[in-house]
Amino acid sequence: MAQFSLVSASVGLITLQNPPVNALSAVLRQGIVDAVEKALCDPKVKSVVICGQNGIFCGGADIREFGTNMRGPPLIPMIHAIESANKPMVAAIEGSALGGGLELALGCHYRIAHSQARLGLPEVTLGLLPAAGGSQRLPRLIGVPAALNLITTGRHVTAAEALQLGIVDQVTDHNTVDAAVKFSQSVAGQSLDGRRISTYPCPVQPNLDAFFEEAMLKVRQSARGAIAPVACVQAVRAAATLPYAQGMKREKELMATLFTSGQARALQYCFFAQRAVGRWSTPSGGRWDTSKPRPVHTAAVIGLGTMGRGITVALAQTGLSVVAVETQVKQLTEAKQAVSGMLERGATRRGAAPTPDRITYSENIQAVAGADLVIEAVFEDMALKEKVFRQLSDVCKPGALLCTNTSALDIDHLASQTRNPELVVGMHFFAPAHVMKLLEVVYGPRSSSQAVATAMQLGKKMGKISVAVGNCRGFVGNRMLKPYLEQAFFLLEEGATPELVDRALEDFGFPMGVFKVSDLSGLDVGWRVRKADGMVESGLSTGPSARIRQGRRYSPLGDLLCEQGRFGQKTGRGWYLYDKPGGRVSKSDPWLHSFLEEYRVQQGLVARRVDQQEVLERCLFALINEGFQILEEGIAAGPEDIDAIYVFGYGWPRHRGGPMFYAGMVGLAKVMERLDHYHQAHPDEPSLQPCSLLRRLVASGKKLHSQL
Ligand SMILES: CCCCCC/C=C/CC(=O)SCCNC(=O)CCNC(=O)[C@H](O)C(C)(C)COP(=O)(O)OP(=O)(O)OC[C@H]1O[C@@H](n2cnc3c(N)ncnc32)[C@H](O)[C@@H]1OP(=O)(O)O
Repeated sequence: MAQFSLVSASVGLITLQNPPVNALSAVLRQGIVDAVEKALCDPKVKSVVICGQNGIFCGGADIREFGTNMRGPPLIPMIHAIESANKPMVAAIEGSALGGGLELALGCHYRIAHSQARLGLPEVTLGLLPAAGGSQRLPRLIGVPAALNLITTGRHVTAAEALQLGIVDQVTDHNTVDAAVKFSQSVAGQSLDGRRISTYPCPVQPNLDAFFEEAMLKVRQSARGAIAPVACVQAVRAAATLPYAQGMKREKELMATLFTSGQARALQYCFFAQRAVGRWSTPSGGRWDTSKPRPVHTAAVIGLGTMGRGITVALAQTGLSVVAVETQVKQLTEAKQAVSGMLERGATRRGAAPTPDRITYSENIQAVAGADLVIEAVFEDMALKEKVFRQLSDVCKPGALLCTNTSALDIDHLASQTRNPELVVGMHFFAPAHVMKLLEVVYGPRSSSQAVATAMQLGKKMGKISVAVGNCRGFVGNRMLKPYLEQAFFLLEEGATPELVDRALEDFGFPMGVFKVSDLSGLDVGWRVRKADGMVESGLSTGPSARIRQGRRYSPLGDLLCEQGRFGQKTGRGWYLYDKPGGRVSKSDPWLHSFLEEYRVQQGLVARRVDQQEVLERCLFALINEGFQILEEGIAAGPEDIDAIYVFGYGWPRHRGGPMFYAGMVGLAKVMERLDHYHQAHPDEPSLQPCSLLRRLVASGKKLHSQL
């Protein structure tokens, strides 16, 4: 797994061979130890180059080995042996040098990188810290602030940035191994005393205590309960304050607390779940590995409101030709400006040249005639969408894929408006569409597997995490949101405040509680949907029957706020108060608290004390229960699909692995017991009744996730 060869008569070349990413498995580590020993013992070898096969240096430790009984030589002594070598060791970095891969390179005396290479210590994203000396060597090499930034964020840097920071010694556009071999020959025989990073003093950081206090405060705020970023700060502080050997001891202690933590398991699960969703399958037998996507050269977007503009930007950034259609002239003019602005800002952020303008704008739907794929993003109104799909069916060329960005409506019904229902799928983007990572690709009973494959591939090209899901009201994400929101409303009726509910959810790790999100996205959005569903009665009637609609408990609180013109941030008032319409900083609103009190009196409800635990159990377990129902119906192919949707689209804290993984961590029996408990207290709330899949799993003692 690590091949040793002699090149250019005096250079020992060690090639890491563990496809696909040369992860440092036990076998590879043994191979490296053996190859290094061979190189050091061979008198012909004057210098050594370490590289990886297939254009990638090393993707780090083998994550699949974590949680198993790890065998083979440990990384730390292996890297130490490389650093202590008395022959120059040069890392030739192509593709990626990540985690343990970069730590291995930091053990080398020199690092040469290809200009397209990426380097980083992403351990924090897996709930760990760089514990093979990375947290101690990197600050010594590039200074405390830069190392702290890389280690606490896990971000990957380009070769150019790595050169600027001093992580690599040289960047080449040519053959990296050839460059490294030549370089190693040029330094053969020179003293290595100044090249062993572990012997460097850590660059002095002025106002050390204040610097780390501030850093810790920032990290704790953004970590939202994740423990690894905090441990990363502590490890870098050890590098800045302790001799290397003691720093290594501290690194080891900190890693020990992380390595077996539930958060690390959850984050590593997310890593694999993100990749697993690409291997989609549908109940009708469509599969990722047997369905060939159609080529897409030109894509079209219909409707240039907020979503349509974001989708246009996301498509344009992939390099496709885009036809953007908006029938209202004023909206079209505004959209052109907004899209150019977003493209420019995106390019500046990426440090790239602006995407060449390959967008054609039109007021006429006929302009999409040549498109290979069309994404409809008009107002969320079935009659309007039906009309657009009928038009598209007439206008588009044969074989063109027709997609809808609806967030809840029936894909199959839209397909029935067209001549080729097999070419219709949902592409449900999340706002802002050019930023948010998640894409739900929704297949109806008649969607062809080729149509699903095409939408999935386009999503991947746009850099999205695309999840294939079945057709039902709200698909996966929004369908699960409904019982979550419903419980939050019921809790207000029973005595909670928006502040209490939001604090519980934010302490759990969500970036925003449910009421703040509702204010941000606009209370009128849900109001419109509830009106269309016949749930809304204007004004407030009293008595228990006023709060029963369609046979189940219903809270009209959101409707009552909308009737008062309180739509959230856009009107400056919603569940919270804002300093002006469009304001973003929420304040408690005394009016809202009086309103809730009056409402309870009118309805004969007696407020009781609601605690954070009840908020979490009622809101999250109801959402999870819907997830089990979705699995049972085959709307999602597996728990990874649901978890990826929630982590990448709904702010579910990644260190808790997604709702289904979290249910497994809590214990399915406990989730069921609590749901049963709440359902007994609230028999008119069907979302609290454990679904049959959950009951069966608990009865059989089976788990949903093999990792648990
Ligand atoms: C108690 C002390 C113990 C000390 C332990 C020492 C700890 C060291 C810390 C580490 O090194 S942790 C690992 C850090 N590395 C990473 O986080 C990198 C993870 N990988 C990536 O970011 C990407 O895979 C890549 C390397 C940039 C390549 O991206 P690409 O898009 O080309 O391919 P993928 O689809 O992502 O991956 C292909 C395939 O490979 C699997 N894989 C990737 N990296 C690893 C890995 N480090 N270990 C195991 N498997 C890995 C990935 O899962 C894909 O396979 P799948 O079957 O499709 O899931």
